[in-house]
Amino acid sequence: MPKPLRLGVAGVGTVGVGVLTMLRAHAERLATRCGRDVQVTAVSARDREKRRGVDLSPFEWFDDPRDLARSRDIDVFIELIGGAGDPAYSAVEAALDAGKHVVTANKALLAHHGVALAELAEARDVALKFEAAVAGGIPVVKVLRESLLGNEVARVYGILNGTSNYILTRMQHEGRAFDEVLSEAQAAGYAEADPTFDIGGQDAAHKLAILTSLAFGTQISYDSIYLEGIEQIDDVDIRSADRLGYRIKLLGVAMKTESGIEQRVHPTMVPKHTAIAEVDGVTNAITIEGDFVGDIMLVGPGAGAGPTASAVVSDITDIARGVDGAPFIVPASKLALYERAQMRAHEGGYYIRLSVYDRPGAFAAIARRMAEQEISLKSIVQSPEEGDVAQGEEGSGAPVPVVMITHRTTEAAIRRAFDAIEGDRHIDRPPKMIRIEGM
Ligand SMILES: NC(=O)C1=CN([C@@H]2O[C@H](COP(=O)(O)OP(=O)(O)OC[C@H]3O[C@@H](n4cnc5c(N)ncnc54)[C@H](OP(=O)(O)O)[C@@H]3O)[C@@H](O)[C@H]2O)C=CC1
Ligand SMILES: N[C@@H](CCO)C(=O)O
Repeated sequence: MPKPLRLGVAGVGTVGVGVLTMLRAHAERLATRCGRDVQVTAVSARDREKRRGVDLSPFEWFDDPRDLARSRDIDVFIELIGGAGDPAYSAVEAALDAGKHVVTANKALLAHHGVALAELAEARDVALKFEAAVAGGIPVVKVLRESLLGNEVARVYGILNGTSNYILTRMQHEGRAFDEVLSEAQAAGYAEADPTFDIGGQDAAHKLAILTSLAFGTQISYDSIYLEGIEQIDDVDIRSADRLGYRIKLLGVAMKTESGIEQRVHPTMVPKHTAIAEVDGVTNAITIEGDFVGDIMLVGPGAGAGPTASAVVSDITDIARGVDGAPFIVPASKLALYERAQMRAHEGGYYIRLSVYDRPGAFAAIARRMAEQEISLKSIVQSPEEGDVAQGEEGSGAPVPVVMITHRTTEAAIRRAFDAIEGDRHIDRPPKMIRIEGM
């Protein structure tokens, strides 16, 4: 039998413990399938005394993950620390530089340094693998790297953050408060160390940046992503969307347009009858539109110890079996420059919520401003909601909520209409808008 593959695991938190548990539970099965033993030899974390529910005594302990990365006694460095900066960055760099294969679940690191790290991995002829970095247990990286290679991709989109989907669906189905459900997601190990990355959309954007590169063969361009989180979504929007036949999801979307590639992460209304509208809780879903295959939808657990460990271990088995290739499919030097499509050119339908003073001429003025921008309205509902704004007597002048759904228009037209409506002073707060994604 060939020599065992020796692993050094840096980060023994939610995912690290999941990986150690899975490797131990399936040691024999993995040895048979890989044709060699896969053995953890060393670990690193911050606090050596911390109780973790796994026995770390068989492994050499490193206080500094960079020392583990350079250890002569490992073949693969498994980075499960997190964060785009140090020590994760310098440890991965040290491991690659020392000729070790690297497996990481760290999407922040890849979104910011993925191309440079891929260049280093290619130069040292070692693997840099990151299945767990996108959508937890869903094998979407493998699908893009291998199964769909013959296709030209037009759009890739989906629910890429389990925590925010967990929050939105608990708010939707149980009427629960935002903060309460966020605490639950944190307790379950779904959230990032800094949960503002989940609810602010940055975590989904990190994953989208990686997907865009794999789908379109471009350099990673995290800073080009248009970003909005779910912080501003309240129960009034969730109930309005429901009445109008929609669900609200935090989507990441990357698509080819005439002016470049659009990359955006924002709360999105999706029609209730679509499959993605039914994706609840920590589950993620990704649709890839290929020119020959058509639409492929991958659905599965997007976070948590078990699903993420499954993805990490899949990368380990690839290395053990000698399955390899450039990290981003083509050599890093051959990735095309990313051409950014301007968000103002984005086209689609829009949900708009205005808080309008209930006085003569107000609605007519708003309708006129929309018409000036050639925005055609599919529906308009004046619907006072308890707890949203004060409900006035008819025509009293008190603000009332007005919800509109537009037909397809441009972001630029919507922005111009909003500017004009705000200038008219018929509303008591800035307009609220949620994009509707065509399915
Ligand atoms: N949780 C999830 O569901 C998923 C997470 N990921 C990604 O996996 C990675 C790990 O996430 P997760 O397991 O949840 O994170 P945790 O916070 O649970 O674990 C992080 C681990 O890294 C160690 N660590 C942190 N800082 C340092 C440091 N400066 N030096 C040495 N060790 C350090 C911690 O040590 P100690 O325990 O001693 O504090 C801990 O063991 C992240 O990149 C995350 O984005 C990807 C997919 C899903
Ligand atoms: N915090 C992330 C973990 C998985 O990447 C999420 O909630 O999706």
